Amino acid sequence: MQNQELPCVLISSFEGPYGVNEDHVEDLKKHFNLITMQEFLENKTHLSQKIQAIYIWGGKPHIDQELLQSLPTLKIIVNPGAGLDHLDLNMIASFGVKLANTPHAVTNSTADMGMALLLASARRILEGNEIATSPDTKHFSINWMGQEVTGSTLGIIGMGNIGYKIAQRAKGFEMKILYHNRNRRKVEEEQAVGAHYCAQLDELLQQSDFVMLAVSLTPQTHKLIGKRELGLMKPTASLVNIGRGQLVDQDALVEALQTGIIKTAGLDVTYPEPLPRSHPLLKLKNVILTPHIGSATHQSRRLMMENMVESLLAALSGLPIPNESPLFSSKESTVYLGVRFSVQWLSGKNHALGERGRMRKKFWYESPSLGPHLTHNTSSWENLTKHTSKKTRKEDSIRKRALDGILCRALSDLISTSEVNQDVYDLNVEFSKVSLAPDFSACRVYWKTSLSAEQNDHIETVLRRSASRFRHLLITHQILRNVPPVVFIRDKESAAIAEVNRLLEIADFGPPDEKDLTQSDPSECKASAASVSSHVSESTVQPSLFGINHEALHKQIMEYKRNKEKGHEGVSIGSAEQEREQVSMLQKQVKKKMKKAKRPKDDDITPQEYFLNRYDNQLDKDDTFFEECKPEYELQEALEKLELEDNSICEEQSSLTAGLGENKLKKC
Ligand SMILES: O=C(O)C(=O)CO
Repeated sequence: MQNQELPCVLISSFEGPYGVNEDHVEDLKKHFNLITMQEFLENKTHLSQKIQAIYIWGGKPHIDQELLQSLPTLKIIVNPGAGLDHLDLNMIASFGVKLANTPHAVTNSTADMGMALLLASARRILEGNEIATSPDTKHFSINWMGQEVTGSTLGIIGMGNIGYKIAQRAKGFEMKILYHNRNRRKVEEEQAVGAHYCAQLDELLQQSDFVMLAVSLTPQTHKLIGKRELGLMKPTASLVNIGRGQLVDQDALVEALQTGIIKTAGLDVTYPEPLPRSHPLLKLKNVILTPHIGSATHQSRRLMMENMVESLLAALSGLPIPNESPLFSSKESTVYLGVRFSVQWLSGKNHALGERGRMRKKFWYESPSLGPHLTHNTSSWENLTKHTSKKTRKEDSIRKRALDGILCRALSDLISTSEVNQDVYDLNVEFSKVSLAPDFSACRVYWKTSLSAEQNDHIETVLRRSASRFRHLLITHQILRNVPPVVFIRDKESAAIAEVNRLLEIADFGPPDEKDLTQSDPSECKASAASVSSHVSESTVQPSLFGINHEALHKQIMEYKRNKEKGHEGVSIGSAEQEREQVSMLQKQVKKKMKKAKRPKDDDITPQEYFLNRYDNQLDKDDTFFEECKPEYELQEALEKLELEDNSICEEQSSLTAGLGENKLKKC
């Protein structure tokens, strides 16, 4: 019995070759009301208004114009795997429907498959198996041989994430690695696997003992390997294809294998799939064929399903969609992307922390499950980024603060390498702080904006696109068991402060006012007057340096200073500070006493104790840990202090920035 409240998702069927994997059905049913194609066709009038998403599995349901026209409330199509060549992206875009796939879930399994075919074809594993198992075999020939893999040359065509994973594996076989890709990888990445870039495909083909196709099918890569290219390969070479059948001119390949132009081929993909039973490729001894099983491991297929569910839930809740495919035409699509990752909350199993997850006790680092939260709340981007009430339990506020620190450090580590992806690494962006929503519904990551609006837009797009990858790395690296959706927010405040500081450094304040001169040491006055006059003459040369109205700015600064002084009149700074210190000391003592009194008597370690023990243990080792793990009262105070500082910075900024001409620093 389906839950009618859940969003309706169209699937092909529950059975048959294109049916949803039976191990996944229960997980899917937790979140969606699954409607099979047959149910839809039988009750089209009613269901067409209800179906919000299509879940493709095994290439079905087939997406065409007729189907899209009959689903007016369709929001998203999710597709398993990396390749999108079977979908008409322009048509999907024209219906205003979003698309997401699962490139990261298939990376390792497909790279493994590439290596399996490479090894099997080099060492003639299938033929060997036949000899070993044939009833006619009487002896094993000493002269039956294959090609050595160790130390040979591998040419990878398509150095996306799958290609790169293959290179990592090949390095273990001490292979010399050549690669051809639309874009050259970073030198450090090349060095890490010992790969050499071949700008010319021909060069790679001529030098390689194994040619591995790990590129996606686009009009540019269609029949990339034809008669001419096969002719460039060594007669001892092997061609491995884990991309798509149509990357190769299959007739030319048959001929090359029959006539000894190349030695062997390992093909996980052909066209069509499966090949007609009379196809010559099926008769060749020097070919290993597998039925397009690059991603066919239990682990990958589960990750694919989990990624698809995550995209569906996000799309249906109006959140940024993880792994959303930009709906440009396939002409521009690029090589495979991705590294595997998992969704912990979906299955409810604790992969990251193993045994601990199965224990009854609730740990301090556990956060609420996000499944129902995402499914039932109509939360939006705005809700996730909005500041929530500060009225949280004390225990939560300590926990939140500690988690913020841990997450901030982990996220900063992540952007300093290309682990998230190359685009993120290239941004060179810095995170200024992380703030978990008090109800753990979002992990808000503030990033320091750059000076150009164009750059900021680019950074924002790349970060948003990679948000789910950040989240999954945090989970798989066991930073936290459960990380809420990561949302990236421009830290305008830090940018504004940086800009004001920068401008103050270069600003020409003009001559000091009379008051300043009378108050200072006369000798300093002379010196400063001299320097001022030299500045003045400079400023007369460039009166609107950096687009700033210096005269107006100067007036505002002086007025601000006067107001500040007026505000402090009659108050001795020293005594005010002393008073503040005394109050804060008293507060600390009271809070310490209250904390002692509240300490529970049982042996069960409390979150605070766990946290404080860790804090004590780490104290000597790691100074920064101290910052992240301040005890509650210190944290509370720090928060209050920050708020006060924030307010005064805001006031200062708004009074200063009004005069900054075209620099548009209107808000803090
Ligand atoms: O992800 C894909 O597109 C695959 O074909 C994996 O084998």
